[in-house]
Amino acid sequence: MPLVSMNEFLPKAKEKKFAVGQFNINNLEFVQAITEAGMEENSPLIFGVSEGALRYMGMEYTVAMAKAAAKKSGLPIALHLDHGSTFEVAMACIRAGFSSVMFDGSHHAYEENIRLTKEVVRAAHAMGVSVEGELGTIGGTEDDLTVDEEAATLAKPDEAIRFWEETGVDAMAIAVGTAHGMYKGEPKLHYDIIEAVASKIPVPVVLHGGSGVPDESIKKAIAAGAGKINVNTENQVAATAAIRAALAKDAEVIDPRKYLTPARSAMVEVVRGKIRLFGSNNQA
Ligand SMILES: O=C(O)C[C@@H](O)[C@H](O)C(=O)COP(=O)(O)O
Ligand SMILES: [Zn+2]
Repeated sequence: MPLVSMNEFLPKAKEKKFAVGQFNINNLEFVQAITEAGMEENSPLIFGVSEGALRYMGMEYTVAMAKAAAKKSGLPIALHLDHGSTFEVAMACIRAGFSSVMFDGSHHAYEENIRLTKEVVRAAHAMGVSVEGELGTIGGTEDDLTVDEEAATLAKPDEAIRFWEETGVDAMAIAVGTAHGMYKGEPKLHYDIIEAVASKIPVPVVLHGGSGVPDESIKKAIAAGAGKINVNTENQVAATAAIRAALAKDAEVIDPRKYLTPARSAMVEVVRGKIRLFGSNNQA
């Protein structure tokens, strides 16, 4: 199957109240692990690619790996730019074969965010590519950018609803109390904000910073209207722990396959668990 737009599966997720996981890819082992878990669980998948990961992997390798995963698995897979910062980077990704993009204008003033997001939506939709927009400031570290969790600002429901009405984005990321990276304490999610927005717009709310959020909180967020949930750090933590253990067990090891195989297996377990928790199993 070719790469697909998120509109192949997000409307169904919204209607049936499950969430599709965006699992960020950082190298081949991430792609393999996420695809393997998706195949085992028969789940739609979103490969998230941050600008930093794109620089690391290279555009051609990124698109080629995602296309190979979609072809091999037969699953509906969207290759999605994560936190795209400019119109230009979004267009470069679309030209190279991405089927979905996020334009993150949350660091701009509200009206400017709407204006810039609208430009991306107009161009992307003309090419059948889905778009995610963002409102509010999500705390923690995303790629190279760190936002103090105290300084993060929650989205205002009336602003989020008007943002959707003006832009027509296919998925609406709003700051509701989650943060990128692992949490120091337990995150306090604002389900009322998710509900207030999701009940008034026809597209799902997106939860960024899905790593380390307790299962019960995830279930409540999905019930309130979260239909796309982003996970990156938990896969990084699991993979790195497996590599550290493999190296500690055998100080002589030099063959990368010897430590990357357990890293990949650890990520399969993480992704399989998230797919089941999000309820996207058997929804491909
Ligand atoms: O940091 C990245 O490279 C990706 C994240 O911003 C992603 O969009 C996300 O929200 C995942 O959050 P995490 O699970 O807390 O890493
Ligand atoms: Zn994010």
